[in-house]
Amino acid sequence: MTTIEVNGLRKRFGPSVALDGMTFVVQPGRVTGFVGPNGAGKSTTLRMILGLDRPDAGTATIDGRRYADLPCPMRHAGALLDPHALHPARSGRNHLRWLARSQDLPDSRVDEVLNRSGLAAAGRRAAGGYSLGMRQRLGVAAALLGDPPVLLLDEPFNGLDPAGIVWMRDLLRGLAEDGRSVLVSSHLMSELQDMAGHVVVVGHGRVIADAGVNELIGAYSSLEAAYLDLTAGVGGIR
Ligand SMILES: Nc1ncnc2c1ncn2[C@@H]1O[C@H](COP(=O)(O)OP(=O)(O)OP(=O)(O)O)[C@@H](O)[C@H]1O
Repeated sequence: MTTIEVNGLRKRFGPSVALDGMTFVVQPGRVTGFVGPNGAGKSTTLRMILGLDRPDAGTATIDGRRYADLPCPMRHAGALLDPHALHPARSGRNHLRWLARSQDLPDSRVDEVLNRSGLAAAGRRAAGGYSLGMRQRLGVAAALLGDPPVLLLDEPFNGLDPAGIVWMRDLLRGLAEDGRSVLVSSHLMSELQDMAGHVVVVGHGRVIADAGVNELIGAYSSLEAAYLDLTAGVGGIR
C-alpha cells in the first residue's frame, strides 16, 4: 500500500513564504481532500511531491522515495496539475501515445484510458480544440496511463459539466476503493463532503487540520462550515 509523505516542506519565493513546514501523510484506500484559501500552498506542495519545484527544506516522498528517484514514475504516481499542458496540434490520442512511449507503457493503455475518460470519440481531434472539461478528462487519462497506486489532482472539477462532475466523483471514489492513495485539491466542499474520507486543511503554507470528513461533519455540521471556521483566522491572499 503506497502512501504519500510530506514532511516539513519549506519554500520561499523571494520575500513570500509559500510553504512553512507543510507536513501530512496521504493514506491509501480513500480520497484525501487538500483544501485551503487561494495562495495557501496547495499547488506548490503538489509540485514538490512531483519533483517540479525544489523545497528549501523538508521532503516529499511516494512509497518512501522521491518522485525523481522512481523508476518509470508514471507507474507509481499519476498527476493532473495543468489541463492546458498539451501540444495544441497533437490529437488527444497522440498526446497519450507520446506519454506512454516515454515511459515504456504499452500502446494498448492509450485506448483503455481514453475510454475510461469518455474521450474515445474525440481522441483523434487536435487537443488544442478541446474545451476545458475535455482537457481535464485528457489530463485524467494521462494520470491513469501507468495504472499508478497514487493519484494527485489539482482542482480536477474545474470546467466539468454536471455529467462530468458525476463522472469525476465516481472515478475518484472508485480509484480510492481500489486501494489507491488519491489526493485532490479542490475548493468545492460539497463535492469533497460526498467523496472524500479525509481532508487536509492548509493555510499560509502549513497544515491547520488533518481529520476525517465524518469527524469534521460531526463537529461542525458540514465540511463547508468546518472549513470556514478553521480558516477564519487565516486571512486571504498575501
Ligand atoms: N513560481 C512562483 N513564483 C513566485 N511566487 C509563487 C510561485 N509559485 C507560487 N508562488 C506563491 O506561493 C504561494 C502559494 O501558492 P500556491 O499556488 O501553492 O497556492 P494554492 O493554495 O495552490 O492557491 P489556489 O487555491 O489559488 O490555487 C502564493 O503566495 C503564490 O503567489
